[in-house]
Amino acid sequence: MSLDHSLVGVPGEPRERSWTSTDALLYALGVGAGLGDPLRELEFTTENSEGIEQKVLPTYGVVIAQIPPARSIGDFDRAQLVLAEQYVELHQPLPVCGTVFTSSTVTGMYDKGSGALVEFESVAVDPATGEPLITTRSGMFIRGQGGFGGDRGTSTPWAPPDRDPDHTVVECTRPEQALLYRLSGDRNPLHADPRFAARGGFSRPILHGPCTFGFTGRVLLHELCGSDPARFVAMSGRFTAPVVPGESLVVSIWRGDDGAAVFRTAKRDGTVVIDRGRMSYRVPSESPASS
Ligand SMILES: C/C=C/C(=O)SCCNC(=O)CCNC(=O)[C@H](O)C(C)(C)COP(=O)(O)OP(=O)(O)OC[C@H]1O[C@@H](n2cnc3c(N)ncnc32)[C@H](O)[C@@H]1OP(=O)(O)O
Repeated sequence: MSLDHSLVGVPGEPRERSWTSTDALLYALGVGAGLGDPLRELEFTTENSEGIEQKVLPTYGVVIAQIPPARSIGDFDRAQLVLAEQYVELHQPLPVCGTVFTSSTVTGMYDKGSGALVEFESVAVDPATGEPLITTRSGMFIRGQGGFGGDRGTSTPWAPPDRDPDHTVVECTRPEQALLYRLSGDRNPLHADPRFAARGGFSRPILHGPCTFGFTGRVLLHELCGSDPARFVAMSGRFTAPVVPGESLVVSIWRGDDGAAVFRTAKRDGTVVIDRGRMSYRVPSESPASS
């Protein structure tokens, strides 16, 4: 196969993307908000509950800042493409509705042997001020397309802390989860069409990586940020195995110092689906001692 290496480092033209309050609510349902207990996350799932102001889940930033590359990155079977890595950083909390201009750059193309790893960075800015709102980085793995003689990139081992996690939370995805999540914009048939999924070597359509990331991000938001999106700074992880809609996700979190934590997401049988998880968040300052 041929990857178009001339794309590396060349920023794409900014593209406009707008979202509405309804889009944000639909995304929240797509990543499991309200599942199990519809009264628990009303600030993310409703816009008109008495005394509750609508808020936006921080991982919606992944969707808002996602734009297709300006040119094709190469000629290969799209059924072999999987999301391998995701990073999202919010420079400000996401408004309930808005518009951004996003430019995306291919930052690297690596020969990983079993596949090619193509990395992207996107920056979404407020068109009125030019201020950055969201930065994302992602890695796409094109299976079976390594061995083209390119740079292998860096390789760093990872292991979770050698102690019990500080938090363990189980989230259940629904069998139709991917059908709901795709309505937020990612219509890749890998997540819905059994024939397309079979071409990619999967016995069933698999869940969108950003959906698994969003389920995990909700858990991190509630456990580490007191459910306050203004305290969410950045989150990243590496996708290590596919999730089939309907499977449960077990999120393990180890708190570090100064608003840092690491996490891992696994299935109930122990198969890790996101590793190398890192989260940074704002720790509320101590309230002044009363005199
Ligand atoms: C468009 C689609 C969107 C989606 O949402 S798809 C759903 C979400 N994504 C997934 O479900 C993907 C789950 N992950 C996997 O299936 C596998 O995991 C991979 C296919 C990505 C890789 O598996 P393998 O081919 O067996 O790779 P290896 O032999 O373990 O490693 C070969 C080299 O590749 C690096 N690598 C492996 N996984 C990743 C990853 N996820 N992100 C970045 N790099 C990866 C390793 O480190 C090593 O390279 P070094 O020898 O240089 O260290």
